[in-house]
Amino acid sequence: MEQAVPVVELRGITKRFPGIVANDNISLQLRKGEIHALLGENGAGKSTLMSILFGLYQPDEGEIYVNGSREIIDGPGKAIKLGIGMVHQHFKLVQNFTVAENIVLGIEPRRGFSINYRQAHRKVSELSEQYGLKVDPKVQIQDITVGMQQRVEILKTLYRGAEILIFDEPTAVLTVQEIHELMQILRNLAAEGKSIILITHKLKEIMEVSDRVTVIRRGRVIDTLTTSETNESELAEKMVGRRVSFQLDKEKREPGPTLLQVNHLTLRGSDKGRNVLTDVSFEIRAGEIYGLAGVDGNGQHELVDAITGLRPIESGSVVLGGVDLTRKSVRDRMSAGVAQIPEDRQKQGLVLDFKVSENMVLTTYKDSRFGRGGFIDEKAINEHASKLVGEFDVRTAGIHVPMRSLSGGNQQKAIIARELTRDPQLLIAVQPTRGLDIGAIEFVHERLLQAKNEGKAILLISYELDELYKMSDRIAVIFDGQIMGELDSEEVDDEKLGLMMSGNRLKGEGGGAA
Ligand SMILES: Nc1ncnc2c1ncn2[C@@H]1O[C@H](COP(=O)(O)OP(=O)(O)OP(=O)(O)O)[C@@H](O)[C@H]1O
Repeated sequence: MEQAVPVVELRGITKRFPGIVANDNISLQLRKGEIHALLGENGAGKSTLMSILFGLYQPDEGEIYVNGSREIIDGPGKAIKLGIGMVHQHFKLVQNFTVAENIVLGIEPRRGFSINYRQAHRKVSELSEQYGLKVDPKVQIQDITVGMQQRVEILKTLYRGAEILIFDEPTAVLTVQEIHELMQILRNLAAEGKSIILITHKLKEIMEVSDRVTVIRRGRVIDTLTTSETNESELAEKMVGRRVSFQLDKEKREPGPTLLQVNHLTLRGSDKGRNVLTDVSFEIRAGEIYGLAGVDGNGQHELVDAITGLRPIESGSVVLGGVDLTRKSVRDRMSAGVAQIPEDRQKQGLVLDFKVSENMVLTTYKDSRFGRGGFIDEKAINEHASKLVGEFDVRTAGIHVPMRSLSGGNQQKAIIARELTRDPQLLIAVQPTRGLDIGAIEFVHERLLQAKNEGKAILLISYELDELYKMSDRIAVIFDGQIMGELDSEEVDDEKLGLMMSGNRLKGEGGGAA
């Protein structure tokens, strides 16, 4: 049978950056109406390849064909003209504009000199309906959820006539329910004839929604497989080049004395109206991982800020190893042994324009081992940075390149390396494996367990229930700034957690029933 011409064909694409070949002779075909997953380790070269297809980078070698004709894609404008749309991980929307205004921005339909918003609304509604996106064109971006904002980004590409849609890790920012809905949207798009490239680290999503999957490792294509003819283990093995164990040896051992005590913590919201945290109390013992489940936005961020000192505590207290931290500064708390793997690494954990080496000592540069009396021992810093890069397998062209040049997953590995090796008493890990490939996830999980076995207290905040089950000794649920209950990892199940996550208290914890 004769194969139809692929909508996109990449032939022998090579892209070099100083010290690294990000794409090494990559060839890939995207068929019309298919969902083609792109799987690869952190730093394998996926984003680079998609940036080339979207015209953000020029390849050093290779050719791109769109619907059979050779194209030079010298910028996003050209890509859009060719019907290629990209849904980025970090949205580019104007917060105080409406959905429709954002979608038509730059190509507004006009009547005379004025913008024809009626027409814009109508077209946005039609597109939203056609693909089952359920977006209201009249609401403002700042009033809608992250999941909805992502749909606005999808609509933006469709409004510009995209036939080929690139999704760069679209589920990393979504809740479980939103992921489910996005999968359906992807299916709808494909059913309507759109062709989709989906970058994701989540094997379950690939198995659920894709037609084919291309695996890349260290810049090269390893294989392109038909999804229905493969499985998660085979994909994992192809991706990292070795067998990956999905099991962890979580030793059952008696935890030590209480390290962290959070007592009756109450925090007011910024508008001074409602509480963002109400009477939150819990303890974490040495050698214990305390998991905190909950839908994003129920007080998790405020709780972390209150423990690390970024937000003043109005009532209640935070005590670590017997020392009251409630009125102490952020830096004093760090010295007292509080470490954090923050959720938004680009804003909180790293300075992207600083070198890798400088980022590796961002929270420890005042230590005497890195210099004394204003003198900075660069050699010691470089040695430390090189050691961490090696030990944690941070893929970088060197320790003197800016952090910005590392792939997202490798930036995350860098923070984890830095914070874990600070030897803290308390480690707060917020979504520590977000954006990491499965090999790296396995590694981070092992290191967290190691930290636990060394007697540290770990607060693990995650939206991935599987991760919480796998890692935690106890799991609590936060809802609307309150702890709904706490369960031993043995007694926990989806149903109990689900009920608590939607605002029901555990029996015996006061209030409603679960
Ligand atoms: N602008 C740049 N300058 C220098 N090096 C770069 C640049 N962009 C990417 N790289 C390097 O190219 C390699 C591939 O990076 P890329 O972002 O494509 O990986 P990725 O597969 O998308 O990774 P992740 O899953 O972690 O997002 C990495 O080693 C990265 O450090």
